[in-house]
Amino acid sequence: MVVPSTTPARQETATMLLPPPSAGGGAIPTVDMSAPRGRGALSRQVARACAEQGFFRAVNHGVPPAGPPARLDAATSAFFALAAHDKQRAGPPNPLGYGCRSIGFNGDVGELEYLLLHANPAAVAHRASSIDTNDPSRFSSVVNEYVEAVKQLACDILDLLGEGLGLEDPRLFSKLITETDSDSLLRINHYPPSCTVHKLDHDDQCKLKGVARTKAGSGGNPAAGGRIGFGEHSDPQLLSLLRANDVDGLQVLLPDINGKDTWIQVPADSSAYFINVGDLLQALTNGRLVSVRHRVIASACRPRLSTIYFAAPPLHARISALPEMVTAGSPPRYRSFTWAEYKTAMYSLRLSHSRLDLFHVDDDESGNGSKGK
Ligand SMILES: C=C1C[C@]23C[C@@]1(O)CC[C@H]2[C@@]12CC[C@H](O)[C@@](C)(C(=O)O1)[C@H]2[C@@H]3C(=O)O
Ligand SMILES: O=C(O)CCC(=O)C(=O)O
Ligand SMILES: [Fe+2]
Repeated sequence: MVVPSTTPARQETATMLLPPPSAGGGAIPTVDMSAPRGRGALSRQVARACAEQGFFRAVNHGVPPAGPPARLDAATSAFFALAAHDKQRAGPPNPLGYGCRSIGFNGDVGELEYLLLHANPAAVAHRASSIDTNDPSRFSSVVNEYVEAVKQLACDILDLLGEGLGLEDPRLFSKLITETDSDSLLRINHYPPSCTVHKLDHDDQCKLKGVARTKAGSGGNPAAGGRIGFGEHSDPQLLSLLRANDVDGLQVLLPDINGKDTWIQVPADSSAYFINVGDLLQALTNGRLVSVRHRVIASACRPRLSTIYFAAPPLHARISALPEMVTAGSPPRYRSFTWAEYKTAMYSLRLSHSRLDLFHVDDDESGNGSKGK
């Protein structure tokens, strides 16, 4: 069984720069998915990382970089290279589609443009006609083959988690995302290089004026002064699988040895998948697994291209703590809700809101007032 997660009162400190992965990776666990020490050890390692950090780097994951990932990168890079008015055909995001700078419906902005797609093939085909007007079926097949590959990896990880947590049905998590009406999403984020922001302004590619900068006292690193590419948040779904090019920017909020929350810079590794626990897994495991807060700070002189698969259940799926996760000493933390109910709440909230708190059994009436709103 994995180490139970505790959530001590946390304070933030400045961003900590970690050595590159080859030098050990610091606080970020690396999991070799080829299971060199056997499946039992692998499942315990995955469960431990998801309980302690809610985040890990998966290597030897079985998705060949030159295959579906390379083909998707080529297709999405070609889209982002189009003129602004051509890209706008696939927008505005409702919430799906092409978006530029604006994130969600409640005033969040970041220094990026993106494509947000429903992962189901029919939805991809529908969207493809406004994304690749020359060859929409080619775009659809590139997206679909990527989704199939990454969904398989998501299922492998969820099954390992089920085993590592000692669930009665270890496949329970993966079954949620293989339902035909699963609500999983694919997001492709394109962060323009910091040093060409003025050129972008001039070209009116995507209005990047009044850029948000990280500030001292708000969890940022005053020394770095980077611009916010994608603001602090947790992912609402079950599990997110992120792959990016070799440009840094992703940071995760993890407690240091004194329990103080610290922004950890995640060194880029284009051959790896970065896996993070979402709010739904935290709720299903009654807080045993933690939904990690993360953000992207834009400071590089090269564009960052990231692709994230958000593994989600069907809208009607009911989320409540699994019986194995509830004990006399660990009573249910969250009230039961459907994914549809959770989505309605999340779309009414700002990006940084700790929305799971709204479903906390003690917090039903009060909401979370203090964070992000
Ligand atoms: C501000 C928002 C954007 C978001 C929906 C929300 O109201 C709050 C959660 C946000 C988030 C974060 C993770 C994913 O990127 C995302 C697609 C998701 O499911 O939740 C985004 C939403 C979005 O961009 O539509
Ligand atoms: O683009 C990235 O690297 C991360 C973005 C992210 O966290 C998200 O889209 O939810
Ligand atoms: Fe995210």
